[in-house]
Amino acid sequence: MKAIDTAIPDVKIIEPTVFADDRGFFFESFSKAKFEAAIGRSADFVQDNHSRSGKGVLRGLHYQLPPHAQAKLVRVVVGEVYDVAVDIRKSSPTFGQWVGVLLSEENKRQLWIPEGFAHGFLTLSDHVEFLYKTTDYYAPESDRGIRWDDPQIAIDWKTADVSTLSAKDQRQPLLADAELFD
Ligand SMILES: Cc1cn([C@H]2C[C@H](O)[C@@H](COP(=O)(O)OP(=O)(O)O[C@H]3O[C@H](C)C(=O)[C@H](O)[C@H]3O)O2)c(=O)[nH]c1=O
Repeated sequence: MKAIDTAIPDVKIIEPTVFADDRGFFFESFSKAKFEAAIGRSADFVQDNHSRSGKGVLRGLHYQLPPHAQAKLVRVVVGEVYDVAVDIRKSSPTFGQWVGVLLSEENKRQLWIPEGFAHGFLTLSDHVEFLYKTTDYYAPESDRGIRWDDPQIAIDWKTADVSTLSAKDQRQPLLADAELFD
């Protein structure tokens, strides 16, 4: 596997080594030692998550505040999404900037999103199965969000239609009004 830099240094695309043969394919979807060497830091995941969505579903932008901040390693095993991470560390030189990556069943790419980033994705296919690992447990009291269409962040969702948002995501605050990371 290899790590590919994005426009925000701490956010990395992880591309697995896929072994294809006449049966299909095999790849290591996660190997702690190889992953930590590729990102240059430790990552102790404690929780795996799995969500299913139809087309046009936008989940996000979400994060957990310290002391329950979560780093995430996300991937798609069915379908395709446009996956976005937003730097919400006020002291960061890339504060308020975002990166977007196509993650799909076909490209098998993963995205490493460290603590201090809001995360969300928009589904591009009729059926999406989204899997991810987190470095802290779910802590509802620390769960926060930011509006997916905040004009200050100005994410280009690739003109894909957003047809379904949770009630929570319909009322997320703007970046300017959100509790952020120092
Ligand atoms: C995140 C989470 C949720 N839940 C429960 C809480 C709700 O009753 C239900 C659905 O939760 P929610 O609507 O927050 O699910 P998503 O909108 O997919 O949230 C996720 O979406 C974006 C893409 C993220 O990066 C986060 O990991 C996560 O916030 O699952 C749990 O029991 N454990 C959990 O870890």
